[in-house]
Amino acid sequence: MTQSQLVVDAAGVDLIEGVLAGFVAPRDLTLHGAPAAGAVEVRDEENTPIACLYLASGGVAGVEPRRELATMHGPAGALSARPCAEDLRALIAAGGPVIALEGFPTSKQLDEHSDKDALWCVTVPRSPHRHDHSANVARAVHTLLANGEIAGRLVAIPAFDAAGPLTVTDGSPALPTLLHRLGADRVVLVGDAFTAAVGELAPSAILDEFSRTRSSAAQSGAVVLFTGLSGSGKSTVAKALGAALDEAGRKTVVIDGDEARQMLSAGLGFDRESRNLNVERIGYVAATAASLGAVAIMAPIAPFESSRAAVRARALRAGAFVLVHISTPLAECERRDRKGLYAKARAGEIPDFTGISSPYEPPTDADIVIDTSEISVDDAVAQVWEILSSKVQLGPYRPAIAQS
Ligand SMILES: Nc1ncnc2c1ncn2[C@@H]1O[C@H](COP(=O)(O)OS(=O)(=O)O)[C@@H](OP(=O)(O)O)[C@H]1O
Ligand SMILES: Nc1ncnc2c1ncn2[C@@H]1O[C@H](COP(=O)(O)OP(=O)(O)O)[C@@H](O)[C@H]1O
Repeated sequence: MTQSQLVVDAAGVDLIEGVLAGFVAPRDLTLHGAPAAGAVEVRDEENTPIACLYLASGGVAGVEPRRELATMHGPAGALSARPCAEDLRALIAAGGPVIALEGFPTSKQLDEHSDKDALWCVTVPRSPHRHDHSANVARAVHTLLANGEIAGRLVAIPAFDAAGPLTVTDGSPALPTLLHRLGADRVVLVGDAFTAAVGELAPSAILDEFSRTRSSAAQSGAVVLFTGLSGSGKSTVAKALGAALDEAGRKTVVIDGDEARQMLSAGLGFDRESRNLNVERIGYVAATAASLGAVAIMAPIAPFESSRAAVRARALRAGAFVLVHISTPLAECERRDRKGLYAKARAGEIPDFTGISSPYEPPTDADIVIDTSEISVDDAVAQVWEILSSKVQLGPYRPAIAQS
């Protein structure tokens, strides 16, 4: 039997934990780029073997642990799926009400469900920076329990939201699904109508956490991925957007395709595999910056759907994501030919040149499509700003001084 290896990030480790704990079925896993059958050894980022996955008929048939997995580090404190599942099974079997907190509860809901045997359950994501308020919900309910304002127990359950090579096929399972899998037949959903019920909020712990959520949303980061042919205008618009964001007081970084190739991706070529690696590397840096609250703008050609999807998945774990397709037609890019590369590519001096001798897969999932042969740089920036401001908090667009 062949045995290949796969390295997963911390969220991937959590997912393996989730399978071993019974929250996630092995068949619900998708292992990207894996062989159809055989065994795959899964390692963590420190290269320690953590589990072995057995594959059959293109799916995961079984998971065997290799060692005690690392403790999870959710914002609500150390949290590990297997001990959590053990506790939860026993608590559920004891028969108290099981309450799935899907958002901030109202006073009425708190009163209604307060019970000494109540289990207040909430999923806690690995990254505290993503757009998810559940860590704040957990903190608020924890405070109310600690102050004796409500009765019961708080159970924090990890959110299985890995986005790397190992994922849950249909996306992160919902909290009620996780609770059903551990034996809860009847789950009360609470907090899903939060916005409509703002007026009913009374406990100060809830209000404190709500305002904290609002201010952390203001600082949440984003990745903006510009994709398009060489000479389409990606760098020009990306840099102008960066300048406008700087002036609006936003922490911003612009990672241009050409620049990344000088250092981050030095030595890589332009075959499909190298381009994908290049784009994913830039995406990794951008997502890291976004996780710290910055708006990270990247502007590689990114001609292939697969690496754009990988960047999107990683970015969404850190904050918001915007895909901008700079669709300027090839004829116009070639007319501009700022660097004389199209002429060389036409003359056969540059192999694998995008649009000439290497394909560009136009995105079907772009948030916005901009043809710079039809609109000005300022208008292009204003359009991207509008989309971005629907995802992270920004003021109104004002062209940067350098641009006006
Ligand atoms: N074969 C080939 N195809 C396309 N582009 C080429 C090639 N060789 C060199 N260049 C120059 O490299 C820049 C594109 O690099 P990227 O890192 O953005 O490309 S990719 O995303 O990895 O496909 C691109 O820069 P931009 O013009 O800024 O897009 C070109 O200047
Ligand atoms: N509306 C526009 N938006 C962006 N670039 C434009 C526009 N009109 C003309 N250009 C020119 O097109 C060229 C685009 O180059 P660049 O931004 O480096 O493209 P890319 O990064 O996609 O290779 C620049 O010389 C820029 O001045």
